[in-house]
Parts: sequence; structure tokens; C-alpha cells
Amino acid sequence: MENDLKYPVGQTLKKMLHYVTTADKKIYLYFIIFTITGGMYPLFSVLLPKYLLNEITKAGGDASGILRIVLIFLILMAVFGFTRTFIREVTIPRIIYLRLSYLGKTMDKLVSIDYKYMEDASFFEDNSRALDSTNSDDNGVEGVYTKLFDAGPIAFTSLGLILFIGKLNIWILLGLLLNVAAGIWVKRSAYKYSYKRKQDVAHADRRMKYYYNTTHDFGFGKDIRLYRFQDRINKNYSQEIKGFVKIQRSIKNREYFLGMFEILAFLISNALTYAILVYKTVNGMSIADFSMYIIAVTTLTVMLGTLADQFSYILNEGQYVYDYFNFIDTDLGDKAYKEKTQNAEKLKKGETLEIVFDNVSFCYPGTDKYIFKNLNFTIHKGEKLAIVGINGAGKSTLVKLMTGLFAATEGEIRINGIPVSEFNKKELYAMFSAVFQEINVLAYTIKENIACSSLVMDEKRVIKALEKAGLKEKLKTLPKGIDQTMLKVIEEDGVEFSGGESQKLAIARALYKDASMVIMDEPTAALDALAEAEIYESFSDLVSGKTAVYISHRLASTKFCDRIAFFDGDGLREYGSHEELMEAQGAYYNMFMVQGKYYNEEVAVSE
Ligand SMILES: Nc1ncnc2c1ncn2[C@@H]1O[C@H](COP(=O)(O)OP(=O)(O)OP(=O)(O)O)[C@@H](O)[C@H]1O
Repeated sequence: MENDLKYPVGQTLKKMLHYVTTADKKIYLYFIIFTITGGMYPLFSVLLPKYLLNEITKAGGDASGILRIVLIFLILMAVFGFTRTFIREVTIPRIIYLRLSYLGKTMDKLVSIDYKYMEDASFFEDNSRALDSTNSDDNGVEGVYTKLFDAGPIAFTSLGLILFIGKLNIWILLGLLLNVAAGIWVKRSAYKYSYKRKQDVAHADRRMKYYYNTTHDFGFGKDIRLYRFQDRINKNYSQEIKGFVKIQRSIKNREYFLGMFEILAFLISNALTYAILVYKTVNGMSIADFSMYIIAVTTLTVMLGTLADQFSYILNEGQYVYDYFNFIDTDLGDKAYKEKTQNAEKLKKGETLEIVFDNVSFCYPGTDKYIFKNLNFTIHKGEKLAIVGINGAGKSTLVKLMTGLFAATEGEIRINGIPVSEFNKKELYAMFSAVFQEINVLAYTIKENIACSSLVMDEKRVIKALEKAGLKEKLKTLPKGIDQTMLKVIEEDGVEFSGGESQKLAIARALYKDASMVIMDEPTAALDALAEAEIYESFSDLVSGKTAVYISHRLASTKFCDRIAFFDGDGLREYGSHEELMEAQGAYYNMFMVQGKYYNEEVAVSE
């Protein structure tokens, strides 16, 4: 990503305004009313002293005249002031809504982009400012909208005063404009520098947030306490903040030196203004006019200063909004995820799948270590394949490849003859009921955790899936049944499942989905022996004739599978039925014998 602060400002603002047109046109009407009322309001303060002074100093002026002027001005100021404030109060929630709908788009994008980005920390660092631009109410999208809205009346007042003062003396005006230009230049230069360092800031920020998040993440609570991670967290965190503060200090130093120029321009402009006004008064300008111009110049100085701040802010934060639009518009696999392709229609609904790995090689993006090289094998229709092997051999990676979460670096994976890459991701994901090693329970109700998609929910099937997965008894203990919220993150009475129960829930989720192919990656690691035996015995029933892959370190599981693929550090080492591999007396045989030995010893001890 570019580090220079250069982007099409006009195009970015145009896109933002176009969004207002489609999402909430009324904001334009509020803007016009706000600009007129808010723009007129300060002009009354400029004019009032002149009228008062004229009334006081005029021959024959009386108290009633003064009172009349004060009353008229007060009524006008009240009407304009109240309207201005009311309109702003009404508009801000609408701007918040705009920002939140941008945020909704960010979320929609993040859940649709290619999975490979989810395992890539640099992706989130590169896009952190684009993502942050919809995250907070005081910068990014909402900040720019609010500043654009607020700039209306200030520009209105400034324009009025510029014409007014310009008519009196062009040099005063030029001095003021110099002051403003210097302010904009300084802010822009300072911001350019901080934008240049954005990657360093994002990197440091991400690391600091990580330490912060670990301290209140349920999942870390036990390990932190039992393994005294506190000291490690504190030590690492203080190192991170030192780095972070160093970056911030260099940014602030730059701002400080640039700020000197701003002060210099302010002094020159003020000296010029006073010199000209005093000179004019000495040469016949009335005191009332002198006071009016002084107030006009002071007001315009403040207005232009504010306008310059807002202009710089819009320019600067606009960069992040531009990054946001870029992020949303760049196809990160999400377009293909949503677009319809014809390929899934070539497969009949519920058709049994055959998966072919044809000379597949793979290394994770950004790495050069091959997890597989020239891998060739077939998972036949209706076959139950057990995948076993040593830790880190690539068993879970294999699942990520066949489900399309990652693309093969070389070679081709085909489903019923069609290359995986030719399926739309949504269609592809719909083909698999998978239970992964790491179980993710969401803080939704049980039924939402099982049925997942919000479009259709068959409660009877939810209950059936839970019962099949062995959660019948557990369900009876829950007062709200399948409407019970899970976890305590959102609801205080949320239910926390044990590791094994969560695993059963994941199995129920896969059963409910009833996809064409079943993939289970260590689905019984957290189950007790009885629950595991139940899953083994009912596995055929669970997969009911579908093609299935069962990954496990427990070799007993291989007995109910038709074929076994044994992986080691070099890829697929052995392939065949249990009997064939036992006869071959290779790596699978050895592993099986080692496990069997301990199992037999255990049985002997318990007897
Ligand atoms: N996102 C990733 N980026 C880079 N390397 C990865 C990534 N995910 C996994 N790996 C590496 O790929 C290799 C295979 O990992 P994988 O999880 O597929 O092994 P596995 O056979 O399932 O292991 P286990 O039996 O321990 O579950 C490992 O060396 C792992 O470190």
C-alpha cells in the first residue's frame, strides 16, 4: 500500500455525497437550513456594536432607540441560533446512521473475502486505517461527514465577511488569507508525515491491542493465571508502548516545528490588520466602523482558522475514507463469492462427491515452504477416508484446500471433474459439512449456532441434530432449550458448554447442514471415551452414504473408514485399506502398534 498522502480528493468526496443521495437525501435539506441560519448568526454580533454605537453617539438618540435595536438583534439571534442548534441535533444521528451502514458494508466484506486473508496478519495491518475509518465517531467517514456539514455555515459567514472586508481594504484580506494558507500547509505537512508512518503506527497499535485483548478474553483467563503469564504480558506490553511512544514523539516533534511557521504567519497578519485600521481611523473612519471592522476581522480570523482546520481534516481523513472505498471496491475474492456461476448447477443437488488431487503442490501465501509437493490421490464417491499422520504433516491444510479456503499453488483439485477454482465460493462452501479442530461457538442462541444461516430455520431438525450429536440430555437441563443464548459475553445468563459439549454442538451443526460431503477434523478430541465410541458407531449413520473424510490421531477411528491416507513431513506416505496398510508393515503399522501397545497396557492395568 502507498505511504504517500496522495489521493483523488474530489472523487472520494463525490462518492461520499453520492452515498448520502442514495441513503438519506434529507440531510441535504438540513444542510441548507443549517448553513443559512448558522451562517447568519455570527454576522449579528458583527453588526450590533456598530448600530448601538451609532445610536448612542447620534444627536437626539434615546434609550428606547437603543432598547429597540437590542431587542431586534436578540430576537433574530434567538431564532437563528435555536434553529441552527436544532437542525444540527437532528442531523448528527443521521450521520451516525450513515457511518454505521458503511461499517455494515465493512463487516459484509470481511465475512465474504477469501479465507486466506484471515490467516494473514499483514492484511489487517495494511488495511487497518481503511477498517478503522468506519469504526469510530470522531474520525474517518463520520468525522468527514460531520466536518463537511459544519463547514457550511462557517463558509457562509466567511464569504460574507471576505466581501465586506475586501471592499474596505484588500491588504487586510490578503494578510488573513496568508494566515489561513500557512495553517493549512502546516497541518497538511504534519499529517503527511504521520500518514507516512501509518504502517509503523498500525503495527505497534495492533501488537498493543493484542496484549490488551488477552487480559479480558475468557479463553486466556486460566492460562494467564496458572502459568503466570501476567509478568510476560506486562513486560512485552511495556516494550510495545515504548516503541509506540517513540513513533508518536517523532510525529509530534515534526508538528511542533511546523507550528512555528503558523505562529509567524498569524503575527504578520495581525500586525497588518491593526496598522491599516488604525491608519484609517486616524484619517477619518468613525469609531463605530472601527469597532465593527475589528470584530469583523477577528470573527473572520476565527472562522477562516476553523475552516482551515476543517478543510485540512477533511483532506487528511479523506485519505482513510479513500482507503476504505478502495478496500470495499477491490475484489478480495468476495465478488466471486457472491456472483453466480453455472458450475454448481452441473452437479445435481445432494450428488455424492468425488475429489481428485491432481499433482497438487501448496505453500501458504507469503511462505516458501511446501506443505505438499505433487500430491496425487482420489477420494471416491461415497468413500469414507481416514486421514492420519504426524503433527504438522498438513492434514488440516488438506481440508482447507479441498473446501476452497486456500487455492493450490500448483496442480488442480477437482470435484466430480470440475476444478475447485471454477466454483463460486458460496456454492463450494455449501457442499461441505465440516467439523474443525478449533470449535467456534458464537454468542447467539443454540438454534442459531446450529442453523447458522438466518434465512431458513427448521427447529425440529435442529433438535434432531442435537440429539444425534449426543446433546439430548444437555438440552433437557436448559430452561430455554434451543433458545438458550450461548456464552456469557453478551447475555449474563448465557450458557457455557464444556469442550466436549462444544464439540458435539459442532457435530450437530454439520449434521444440520446436511451437505454433500462430510469432513471431520479431530471431531472427538475433546470427547470422553463413551461419547467418542458413540460417534464412531454412528459415523456411518451420520454420513449416510456421503463421501466423508475423517482426520484423527486416534487410529481406532480408521477401522470404520474404507481407506486410509497416511501423511508425514514429506506428504502422502501410504494409502490403502486398514488391512492393506497393516500388511505392508510401514509407518501406519508402526503408529498403530504403538497406540495399540499403550491401549493394551491400559486394559491390562485396569483388569
Ligand atoms: N496460515 C498458515 N501460514 C503458514 N503456515 C501455516 C499456516 N497454517 C498452518 N501452517 C503450517 O502448515 C503445516 C501443516 O499444518 P496443518 O495444521 O495442516 O498440520 P496437521 O497435520 O493438521 O497438524 P496436527 O496434527 O498438529 O493438527 C504446519 O507446519 C503449520 O505450521
